[in-house]
Amino acid sequence: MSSVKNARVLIVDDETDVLFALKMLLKTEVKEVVTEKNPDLLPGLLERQKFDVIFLDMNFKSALNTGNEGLFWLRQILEKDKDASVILITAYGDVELAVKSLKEGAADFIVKPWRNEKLLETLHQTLEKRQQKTKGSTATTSAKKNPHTTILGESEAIKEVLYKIEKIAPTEANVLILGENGTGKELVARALHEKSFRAGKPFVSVDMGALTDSLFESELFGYKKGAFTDAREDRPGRFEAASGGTLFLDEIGNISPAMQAKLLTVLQNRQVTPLGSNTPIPVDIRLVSATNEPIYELAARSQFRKDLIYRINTVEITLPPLRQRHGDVELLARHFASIYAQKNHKATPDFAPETLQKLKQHSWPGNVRELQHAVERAIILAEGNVLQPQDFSFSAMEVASAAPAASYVPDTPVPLSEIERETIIRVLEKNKGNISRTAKELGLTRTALYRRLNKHDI
Ligand SMILES: Nc1ncnc2c1ncn2[C@@H]1O[C@H](COP(=O)(O)OP(=O)(O)OP(=O)(O)O)[C@@H](O)[C@H]1O
Repeated sequence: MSSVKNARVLIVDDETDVLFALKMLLKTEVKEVVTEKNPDLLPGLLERQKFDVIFLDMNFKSALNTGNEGLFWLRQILEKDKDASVILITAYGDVELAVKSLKEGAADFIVKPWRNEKLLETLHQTLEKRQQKTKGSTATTSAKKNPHTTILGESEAIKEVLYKIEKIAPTEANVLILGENGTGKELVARALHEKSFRAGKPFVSVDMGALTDSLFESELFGYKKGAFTDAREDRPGRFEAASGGTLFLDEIGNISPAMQAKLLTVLQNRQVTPLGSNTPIPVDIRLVSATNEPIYELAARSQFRKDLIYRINTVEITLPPLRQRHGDVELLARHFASIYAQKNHKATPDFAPETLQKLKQHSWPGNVRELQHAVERAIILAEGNVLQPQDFSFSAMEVASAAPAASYVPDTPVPLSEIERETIIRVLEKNKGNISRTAKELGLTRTALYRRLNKHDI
């Protein structure tokens, strides 16, 4: 493929063996391969050279093995070039993190140890997508971005959700989607867009939980060249990027009072003013928001503005946790089994009756996303073509966060350090691995939290 032959590839990994192996593999495939062992040198490197694809390690040994340093560098790269195509190299078991990275804008990921064939296929697909993008097909309808957008479920709760989507989608109503992590809120947001009159226009998703107060305005409202030191060119904000389409504000319950006030003003005035500009731009978006926070409780405690809730919740859709719809577990498990079997070049497996029993009994604190990853793991590891109960082992983190939060007092005292460990795991899981938010919630500094992560080997 000509786009591959002309491609310039950068590989950033602190393992010399990985750099060497990848360079050997790719140097006959692409035009240029540059390798870099030290991620600190990335910004300078990206200033000097443009790359078509960047392979980025998620687990630099020099820092803590939480994967956050990989996410950190991914964000840095995308901040410099929002269209950069980054393929992440993750260790087996880090699939959760890889999926998070995809949400943050990574193009794809490969799992170590990789098969060369699979790696080349990923490279080809990424370059192909990149080429299509630069050819001008910029409408990011979810069907193009994610082929797995069908909302599955036969439970009454899901039927009710589907009914609401059909009714609400063709209107201009602002929709607030409520539900725990992994219950399908983003999927519902995309479905609302696809079934709306705005379907041919962009669907722009913003993770509000990841925005700091200082980034909020530049990210959402955009900026003019020279508005601040790093503003080297005009950049439209997400409101403008979503013009004519749908703006999805995910994790809206996590924003500070200052951000709430700014967002409310924009929604009231229906215009945004980019930083460094005096000219407001009219806003033409359909707003869909989502949160896993108990937003009404936050409002009752004056931590979330009621007037902002009224702006964003013309209609509400609540997604029930998977543990309240065990009837959907088998359907979803079979669906994911078929997808991941195909992805891994295997025949679609069956489920032993005891396996289905085990899956139905699990409490799924991570909801559908946890089930999806559990099935993916099982498919990769399973020996035969019938998935057995032992192919599904739930990690300590899943089990810890599944434990009831009630004040249960055990007969034999639990060591304090064990309680500390479990609390950290639970809060980390709740905040989806976000160190800053976890530290804040636990009343620790980031450094103190990192020390404890190390101490408890989390
Ligand atoms: N009913 C469903 N049918 C098929 N797939 C589903 C369903 N619900 C969720 N999924 C899948 O589960 C994964 C998690 O869903 P999604 O990202 O929409 O959840 P979320 O509630 O937005 O999570 P978070 O709060 O963590 O952002 C996605 O891969 C999604 O496609």
